[in-house]
Amino acid sequence: MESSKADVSIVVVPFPAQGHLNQLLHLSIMLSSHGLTVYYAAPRTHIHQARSRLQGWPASVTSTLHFHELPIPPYTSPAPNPNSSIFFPSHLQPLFEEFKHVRPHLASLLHSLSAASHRVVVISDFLVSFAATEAAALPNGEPYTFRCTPPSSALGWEGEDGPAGNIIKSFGLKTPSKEDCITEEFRAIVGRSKSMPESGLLINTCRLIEGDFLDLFMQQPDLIGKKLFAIGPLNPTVITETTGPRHPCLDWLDRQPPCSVLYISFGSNSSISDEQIEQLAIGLLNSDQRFVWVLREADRGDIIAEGEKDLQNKLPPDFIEKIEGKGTIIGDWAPQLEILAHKATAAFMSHCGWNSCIESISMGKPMLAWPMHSDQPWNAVLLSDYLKVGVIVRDWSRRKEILPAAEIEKAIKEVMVYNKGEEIKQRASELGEAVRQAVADGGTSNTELLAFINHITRS
Ligand SMILES: O=c1ccn([C@@H]2O[C@H](COP(=O)(O)OP(=O)(O)O[C@H]3O[C@H](CO)[C@@H](O)[C@H](O)[C@H]3O)[C@@H](O)[C@H]2O)c(=O)[nH]1
Repeated sequence: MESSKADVSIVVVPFPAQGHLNQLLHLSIMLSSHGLTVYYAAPRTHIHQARSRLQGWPASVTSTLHFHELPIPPYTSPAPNPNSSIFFPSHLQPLFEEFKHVRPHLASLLHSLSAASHRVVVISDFLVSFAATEAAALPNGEPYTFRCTPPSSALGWEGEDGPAGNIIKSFGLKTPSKEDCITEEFRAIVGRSKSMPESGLLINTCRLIEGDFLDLFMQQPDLIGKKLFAIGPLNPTVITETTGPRHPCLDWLDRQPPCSVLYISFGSNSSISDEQIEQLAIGLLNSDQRFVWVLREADRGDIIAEGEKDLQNKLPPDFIEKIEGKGTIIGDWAPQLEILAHKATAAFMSHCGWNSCIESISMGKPMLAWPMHSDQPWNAVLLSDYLKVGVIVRDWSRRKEILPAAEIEKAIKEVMVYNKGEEIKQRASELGEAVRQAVADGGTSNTELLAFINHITRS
């Protein structure tokens, strides 16, 4: 029997980086739309960041959420280094280090809710282990961990000798090296998240995408017996255009033929060198395809203080004149979900952050994979060789090289022009349709979300 939803308070605690903030905001909206009381707890800057960049939902959708500010000490917010020896955004580390100091403020929120609620459900990012510890210490607290990255990435690194060895062998997957994926400092944060006191896990994936891997994932010693809810994609799959001024790139897309434009973006926190920008620009020109390219500086730790930084000055001379009518450059925050959902968009060249992957999959668009760090090298393999909805532009083994324009041009034509591209587009379109059904009434992800809600509102 259900206890009243009003007796349960849910506190959602994201990790303070865009790829994490947005997934947990989507989840908060979904839970709140089911009549649950949801607190989204984060530093003020990051609440602003998540809200101001929310896409795909009607504007009124956050009105029932409680945004709870967690004070954080001052931290430095340096510029990214596009010439760093690895692509991981280590310029965000000062923020990540200071973030642990929000803990007492979170504990205070949890204690006040604990006294007033039948149950306090804490859904915290996998990287915010202290939130789970605080939740477990409450007499009526229930911690759940939210995974922002695909479970297969946790297994895939182990290669043929690891838990997913049979899948890796049968698909002939070339598992990437772990080297250069994250920094030692960040590894320490990940390390704190082992063996969390969690009652269960919520994952932004879908059984259609990673079903083969999910059971294996839950057989890991620290997860045995825990509940798993595969509830993704969490991004809206039917897009309500953002209210307010329409981004000009959408008007530009309206004027392009159906399925003719390549969208290029490397997420919120990755940087490429000036030399690589030049080669990409030449490759794009020579491919003779229509395109939308997001060319902005990677997020800093405090986006309110630092604002958006356009990188158009890095483009070769005359580039803007040469692409007249054929391409457009976005120097600020792009409406990615709306771009991917647009009928003129044919494919997505991406660094393969998990949001970009699952957003592209849910809009039925194939990907050109150019992984930079973290889970991305694995995600590129998953897309191209397992799901077969993409091609790899820059193999992870060549991460130290500047990819020449000719190779970029070849990869673009493979998807946008040649026959192989038609097969990939067809598969991406079919997977998109299936995934959209998974989040609709009766679909697997929707059923697992309802099962989670029933579970946390049990008497
Ligand atoms: O101009 C832009 C740039 C990005 N986005 C959105 O920003 C998010 C970016 O997320 P993602 O594609 O996952 O890239 P990162 O920002 O790099 O994400 C980090 O977080 C992810 C989830 O943990 C990891 O999978 C990545 O490896 C890690 O780099 C997506 O929702 C995009 O739609 C925009 O809307 N407009």
